[in-house]
Amino acid sequence: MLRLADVSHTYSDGRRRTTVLKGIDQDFERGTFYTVLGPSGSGKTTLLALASGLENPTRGTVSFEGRDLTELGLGRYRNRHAATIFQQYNLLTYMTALQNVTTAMEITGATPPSGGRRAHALRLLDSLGLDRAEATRNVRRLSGGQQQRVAIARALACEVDLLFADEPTGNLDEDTAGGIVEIFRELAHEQGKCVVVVTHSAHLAARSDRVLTLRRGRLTERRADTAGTGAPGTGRPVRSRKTQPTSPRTPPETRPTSPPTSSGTQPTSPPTSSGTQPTSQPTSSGTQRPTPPPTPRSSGRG
Ligand SMILES: Nc1ncnc2c1ncn2[C@@H]1O[C@H](COP(=O)(O)OP(=O)(O)OP(=O)(O)O)[C@@H](O)[C@H]1O
Repeated sequence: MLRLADVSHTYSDGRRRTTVLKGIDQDFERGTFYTVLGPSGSGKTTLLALASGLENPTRGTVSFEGRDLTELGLGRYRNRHAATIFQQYNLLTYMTALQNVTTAMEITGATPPSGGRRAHALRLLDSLGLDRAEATRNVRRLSGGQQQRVAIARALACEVDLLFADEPTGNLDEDTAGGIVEIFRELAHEQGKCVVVVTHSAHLAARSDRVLTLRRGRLTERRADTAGTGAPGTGRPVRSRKTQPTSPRTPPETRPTSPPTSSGTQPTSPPTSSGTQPTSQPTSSGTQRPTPPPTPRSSGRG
C-alpha cells in the first residue's frame, strides 16, 4: 500500500547537514497496526512526516499504491489517503468537537456515506465515546483523552486509508491511553486501515502487529514474538477475531493524569488538507517543519 524505497533524509541548517534517515526500505500494508520506536532524535517524526506526505525525502521515493507521491501530489495524497494525528491534537480551540470534525470534512471535501456531514460527524464522535453534549462542547472544555478522540474522529472523517499518529498517548493516563490503542487496533483489524504510530511506549508497541525500530538512521523490525500480539516468530500481522461490531464503542471516560494544557489545544492555524495537519509542525529541535498550504478538493472523493 505505502512503500518507502531507499529513503534518506538530510536536514541542512546553514553549513551543517544532518542525515537523519539512511536508505530506508519499508512497506506498510492495509489492515496492519505498526509502531515505530527509537531513541529521542532518531528521526521518528521525520519518518512520519515523509510517510504522511508532509515533506519529500531528500533521496529515494515514497509511493502510495504504486504511485510516487511527488507524481500523485503531496496535497492530494494527504487529502484523500492519509491523515495525521499530532501529539498536541491541533484542534481548533474556538470550535466545538463537532465543528472540528465537520470543518475537516468541508476542507477535504469528504462525502459522508449517508446523511449530512453533521450527522456523520456525530456518529463518528459517538462511536469514539463522545456523546452529543460532549460533541457540542468547546474542545477546551474536554479532557485530554476526549480531545485525543476528537482528533481521531477528525482524521477518520476524512475517510483515509492511512492513519499516522505521533505519540498519541504521550499525555494520557494508562486507562485512556489503553482505550486509544484499542481504537487503533480496531481501525486496522476491522476497518482494514493501515495505522502507523510513533511512540516511546513499549506497552503501546506490544499491542501493535509490527514493531519497527529506528536507530542511527536505519529501520529494523523486531520479531513479533517479542512484540506481544503478532504471531510468534512470523513478524506477520494478526487479524482480530472479534465478532462484535466496531461501533458504537465506548473508550474509558477517564481523565488524563494532568489536565489538558493550552498547548494541547492551541492550533497554530486551521486544519489543512487532511484536516489534521497544522501549517507547521514543531520538531524536536524546536524548529518548524514547513508544510504545504491546504488544497481543498474541488469535487467529491475520487
Ligand atoms: N527542520 C529541521 N532542521 C534541522 N534539523 C532537524 C529538523 N527537524 C528535525 N531535525 C533533527 O533531526 C533529528 C531527528 O528529529 P526527529 O524529530 O525526527 O526525531 P524523533 O525521533 O521524532 O525525536 P523525539 O523522539 O525526541 O520526538 C534530530 O536530531 C533533530 O534535531
